[in-house]
Amino acid sequence: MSTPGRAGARRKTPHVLANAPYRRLWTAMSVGGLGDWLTIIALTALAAHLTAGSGYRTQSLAIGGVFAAKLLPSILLGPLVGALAERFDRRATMAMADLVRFAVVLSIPFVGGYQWSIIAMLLVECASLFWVPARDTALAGVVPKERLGEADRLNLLAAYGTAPIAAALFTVVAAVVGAITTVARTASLPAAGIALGGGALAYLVSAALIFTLRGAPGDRGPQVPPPSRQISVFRQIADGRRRTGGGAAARGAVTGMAAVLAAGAAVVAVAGPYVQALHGGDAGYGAVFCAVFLGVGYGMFFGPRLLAGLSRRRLFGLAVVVAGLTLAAAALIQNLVIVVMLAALLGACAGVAWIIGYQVVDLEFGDGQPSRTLPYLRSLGRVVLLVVLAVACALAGLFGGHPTSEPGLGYRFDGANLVLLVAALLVVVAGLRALSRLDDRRGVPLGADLLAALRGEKYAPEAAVATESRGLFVAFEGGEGSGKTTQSRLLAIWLRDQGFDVVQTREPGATKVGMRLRAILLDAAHQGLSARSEAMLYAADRAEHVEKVIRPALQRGTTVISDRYVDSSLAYQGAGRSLDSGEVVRINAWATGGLVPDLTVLIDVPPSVGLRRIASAADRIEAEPMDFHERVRREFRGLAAADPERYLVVDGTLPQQEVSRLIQDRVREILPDPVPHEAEAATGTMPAIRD
Ligand SMILES: Nc1ncnc2c1ncn2[C@@H]1O[C@H](COP(=O)(O)OP(=O)(O)OP(=O)(O)O)[C@@H](O)[C@H]1O
Ligand SMILES: Cc1cn([C@H]2C[C@H](O)[C@@H](COP(=O)(O)O)O2)c(=O)[nH]c1=O
Repeated sequence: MSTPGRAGARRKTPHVLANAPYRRLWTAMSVGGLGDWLTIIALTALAAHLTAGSGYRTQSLAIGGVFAAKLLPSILLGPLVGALAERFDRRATMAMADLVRFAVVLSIPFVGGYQWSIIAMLLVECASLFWVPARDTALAGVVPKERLGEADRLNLLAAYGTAPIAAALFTVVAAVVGAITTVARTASLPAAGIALGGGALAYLVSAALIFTLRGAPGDRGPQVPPPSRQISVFRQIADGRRRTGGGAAARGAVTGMAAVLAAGAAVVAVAGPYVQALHGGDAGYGAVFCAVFLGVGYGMFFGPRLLAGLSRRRLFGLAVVVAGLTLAAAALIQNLVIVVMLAALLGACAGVAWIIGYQVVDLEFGDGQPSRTLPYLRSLGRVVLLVVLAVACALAGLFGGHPTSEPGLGYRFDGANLVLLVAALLVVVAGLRALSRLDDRRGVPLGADLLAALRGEKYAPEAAVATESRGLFVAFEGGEGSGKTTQSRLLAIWLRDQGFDVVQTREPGATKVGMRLRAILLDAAHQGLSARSEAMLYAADRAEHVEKVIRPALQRGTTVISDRYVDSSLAYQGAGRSLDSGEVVRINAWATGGLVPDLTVLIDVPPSVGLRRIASAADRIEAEPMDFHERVRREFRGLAAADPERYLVVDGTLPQQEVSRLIQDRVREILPDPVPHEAEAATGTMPAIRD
């Protein structure tokens, strides 16, 4: 949302990492994160080594056991330990947890046996359960409340950004060990042992950093609100589902996000045996792991900028579908280099899908608080990971390995390949569903839209280009009382002052027929009107409006400003009345002949504020309950977020002049021949046309 600029008036706030205690804590988190990733990569590789002689099934199950041991404790014991950890000195808790993790990880190469690998993973995770809530409390003590969001993002970087680094380290160690083993003709040294040493060392360094942390209160106070981690994973998920209100967009986004996560988990689950079948060794395993996470980072960073001409929701669906196809290719093309590249592509698709999906879900939450969306998605992610890793390893083990009679020759199809193919199928289905549920450009063919975006353009239906290329079309949208009528009038006055020919119009009711339709639609007496007839009556008013008023004006080169247009139907009839948004898009595309505004100004206000501003008696739609208006608002915001280039979102709670200024700044950018800002004062000279 646009907010007033105060460039120059504000002093630059120092980066949150300039805060020394937080910097130290963040360094400890990063080093600990590195230890976590080194440990899981090394332990799964070790489990594969220790069971190499016991058959494909045992090997797959042992790897699955390590993954399950990593995920189960936080799902089952998270809230319990979270509450317990509150009672202890947070600095001592973190340092002690680090020391326990150090000792356990160090013991693994000495004790040996895959059973101990699994138990050790469990112990390490239990220790981490104490570390995390103590860290959350310490964070609240060292970072001011208003900077916690910024710190949260950096914390995510420490937790997940260290994954590709750990995988790259593991790959290098494995490659060097492999080279030494070949040259010196010694017995194979497992790289996993060295990596575990690295993991243990990382925990020790983290303990030292925490121990010497100054500035964070060491006792149990001050009391902070209970961290979301103290709520069970299942409650977080149920709460998240309730909050997103079962909306089609949120469901499509969550399914797509879960699908790409499952795709990544399927690859990681079977990477060990698969890479071994391709004779890739530990280095190959590390490379696949590293490729997936590098891809995710790339996708998250570049996703928002990718194919700027394509709607973000369409990009989301496409990313999920491509992830599925990539998975299928990885299952069938049995070449290690290609598999690594496909793993990177899969990761990138997952990154793109998560960054866009997060925004969609966040909008459905409607309060713009990452502190609510993140725990929901994190909990959901954990459960999906656990289920997929467990099922994938079990399925791979059950199907087993089917080596060819001549090792290295012929086509081999093992449990790993089956898992990847099954997962591919499910992910493609989820992607297609996401494409259909989230589509915000129905009526515009996906292929043409994508091709235009690849050429760096935005696809516009030919009819629209031919007829609307002269006048500028601006639509105002927003909930009740947001200020659309006020602002569309002020914009018309401003444009006329600058010499533009302007038609200011509105929906419903800008034509003779439209006035009658408006009376039917808004008269509180017509309470029983069905949602479908309502949608069609609005579309009929719009068809009349476009044909009799808007299109002729645009063809004359006149600027058209409309108070409401198609988005109102998507928001009120689609989201508000829960009609299928695709159908609402289709009837409106037909009614308008595909005419899309050059700019849509969304004036965003909470419904409670807008409804309070309305002095007259509530009409049929204004009288709807608050959750109806909340859904309407969410949909408007979602539409704007999906196509930021064509929307201006303005905070309608700002003073009227401020709102006008923001609108004028944006409209000036798209005017064919704007009056320069500096010369504007001299143009406002025609009071006669002010109304
Ligand atoms: N930025 C603002 N701050 C406070 N009040 C405002 C602001 N903008 C408009 N208003 C007032 O709010 C009321 C509703 O404004 P307006 O009619 O422009 O809203 P609207 O979005 O067109 O409403 P509706 O959806 O009911 O047609 C008016 O009394 C107007 O003066
Ligand atoms: C165009 C359009 C409008 N509505 C609703 C939204 C409002 O409640 C009224 C119009 O009243 P206003 O005071 O002129 O803003 O109609 C809708 O539900 N669907 C639409 O397409």
